[in-house]
Amino acid sequence: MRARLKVEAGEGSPTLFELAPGQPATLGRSRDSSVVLKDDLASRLHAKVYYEDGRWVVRDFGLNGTKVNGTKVSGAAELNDGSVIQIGDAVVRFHTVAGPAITPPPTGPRTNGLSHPLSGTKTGTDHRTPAPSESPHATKTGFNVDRFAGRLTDTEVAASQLKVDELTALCRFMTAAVETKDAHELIRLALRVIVNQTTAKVAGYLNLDPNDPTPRFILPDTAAVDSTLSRRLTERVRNERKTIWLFNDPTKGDVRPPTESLFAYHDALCLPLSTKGELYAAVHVYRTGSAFADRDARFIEAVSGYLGKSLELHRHRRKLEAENNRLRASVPTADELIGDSNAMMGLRQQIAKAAPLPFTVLIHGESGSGKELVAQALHRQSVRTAGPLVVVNCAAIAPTLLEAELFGYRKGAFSGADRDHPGLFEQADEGTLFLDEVGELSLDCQAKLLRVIEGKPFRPVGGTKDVKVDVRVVAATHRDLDKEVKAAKFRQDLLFRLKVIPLKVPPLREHAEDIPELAGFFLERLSVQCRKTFHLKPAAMRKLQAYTWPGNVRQLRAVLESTAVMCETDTIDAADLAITAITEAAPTNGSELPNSLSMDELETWAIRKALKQTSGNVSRASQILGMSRDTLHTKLKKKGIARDEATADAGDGA
Ligand SMILES: Nc1ncnc2c1ncn2[C@@H]1O[C@H](COP(=O)(O)OP(=O)(O)OP(=O)(O)O)[C@@H](O)[C@H]1O
Repeated sequence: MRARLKVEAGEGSPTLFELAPGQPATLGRSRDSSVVLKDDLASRLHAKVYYEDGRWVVRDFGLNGTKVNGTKVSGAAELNDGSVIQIGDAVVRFHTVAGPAITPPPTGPRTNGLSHPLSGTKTGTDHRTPAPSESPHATKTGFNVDRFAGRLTDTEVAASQLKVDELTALCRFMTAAVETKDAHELIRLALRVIVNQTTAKVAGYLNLDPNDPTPRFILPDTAAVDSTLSRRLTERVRNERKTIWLFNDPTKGDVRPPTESLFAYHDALCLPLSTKGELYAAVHVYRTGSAFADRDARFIEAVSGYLGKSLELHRHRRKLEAENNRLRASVPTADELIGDSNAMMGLRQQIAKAAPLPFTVLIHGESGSGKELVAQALHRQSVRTAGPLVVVNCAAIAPTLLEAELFGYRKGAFSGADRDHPGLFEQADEGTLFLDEVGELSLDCQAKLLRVIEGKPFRPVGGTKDVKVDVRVVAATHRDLDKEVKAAKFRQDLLFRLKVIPLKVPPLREHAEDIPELAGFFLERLSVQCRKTFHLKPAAMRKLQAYTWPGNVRQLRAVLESTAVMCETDTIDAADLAITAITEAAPTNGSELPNSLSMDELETWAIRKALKQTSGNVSRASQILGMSRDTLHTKLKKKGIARDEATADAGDGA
């Protein structure tokens, strides 16, 4: 049922206004009114004309009243063809118009998940499925076939689907939401997008979680939250846990009479935000002038939905960060050498002497004995402590790549070099470069390294200019480099340069008195990580101290870690310690080894033994040996040990 309003006297614009069910018209002084009346006796929102229960009605909201056909309206009055509405000096005539409505009202079951406000028994006329005679899609010969079949017509699809600019706005919001670190900023962003895209008058975010200190937000900033957002709508969302779409008539159903906060608006949407079934906020969006279109509602729902998910992620991230900080604060870090034995005290004194000096240091010690910790201590106690400490394991980088890694390369130096790459020396400028396993360097690389250590510039691979850096080199090895020099595998001049200050890190078996302190330290750390409190029984401690630890402190740590993981209780007994197998296989004291074995040969022996015991399983063997899988693989390659060969070879000799 179409109709129109015509301004016949007084100042009102537009002078002709088309009405359609589902699209109410407002009359008043506000510039947002459908018909703006320039009359001093007119209120901002003075009256509203709408279609309800098969008839057109005018409702009076004005301070100075509204007349219909000369009679003052009390509440609302029905309008018939030719009725005259009088507001102040303005005269507006109401006409019904034959034919279908210009804009179809929302009809049929909605698929967008939005509920309508009057979900009780009193369903609003605007939302019901129209009687066939009212259907805007009825044709002279019958009903539109698509509608009859329950499908949406093109017009309806066009009215409800998001269009390109809405989708673009949605995508922009999603992108910005991902980048926004601040939850409050995210909320403001969502409200801004909603207001801009749907020309809503007000958009607000109301926090409903008493445990969350997030304040309320409302756009535009000039509005006051408490006075503007409808408490009644919030309550309905809280109770019904679904979107409430007030859809153009605040006087219907259980919101009658209209709440003050909604008085000035033509339509309102209120959407719940919840996580795991718990409601934590409501988004309010109000509009003047006309009701929200289906598309607007969909858009608001999409933005609110994404806002809800993003806020959930923000909360989750904050929780993780807090947990991370807690763990960081409580986990003891092994950046200090632990142990008060004479051997460790002596080592600490040497570090303190060597650290402030500008000379190169060569640290010698078995694998896992703590050489990297010594290098860290040297850097920390040096004048370069504010500069970088760059660590490189020379054994872990393929010899062909080592030069490029150490000295860098320039774009185009080789295929795949698509940009300049600063080498580790450049990265360590004004700091310390720790070259672990320096004995593994190729002779070529040794020559280049010598030049840099002598203070000469070097040239990156494929470069045309030399680079000079200010780097202190600290090197480490488990090899006997004097022997390597004799075997022509290591340059003597480089060795002289490296061991200006030689430091020796003792193997764990030489400072076994530190085992209780070390074990206590590692168990304390494990207790925090596993949220248990681990203890060692005296028998377990005796077993740890009796063992020879070929993998040194690293192995001690690995054994305690795997024991803690496997242990059913938090009290560790001797039988729980996963060192039985190696204890049986390994020498229990030095005398069981042939006197002629060098450290390198001892290592080879231990690797073969571990592989044999684990039937060639590198992961388990590396655990027994207290070294990483990668390191064990590198060592196997270097020593030319095949896994199956070690398995087959039962011999204990090197
Ligand atoms: N004295 C110590 N106090 C505390 N932790 C130690 C000590 N010595 C070694 N560790 C720990 O043992 C592990 C191995 O130490 P590190 O990497 O320094 O040994 P490494 O001699 O450099 O071994 P590799 O030669 O195989 O690289 C690390 O987890 C380290 O924190």
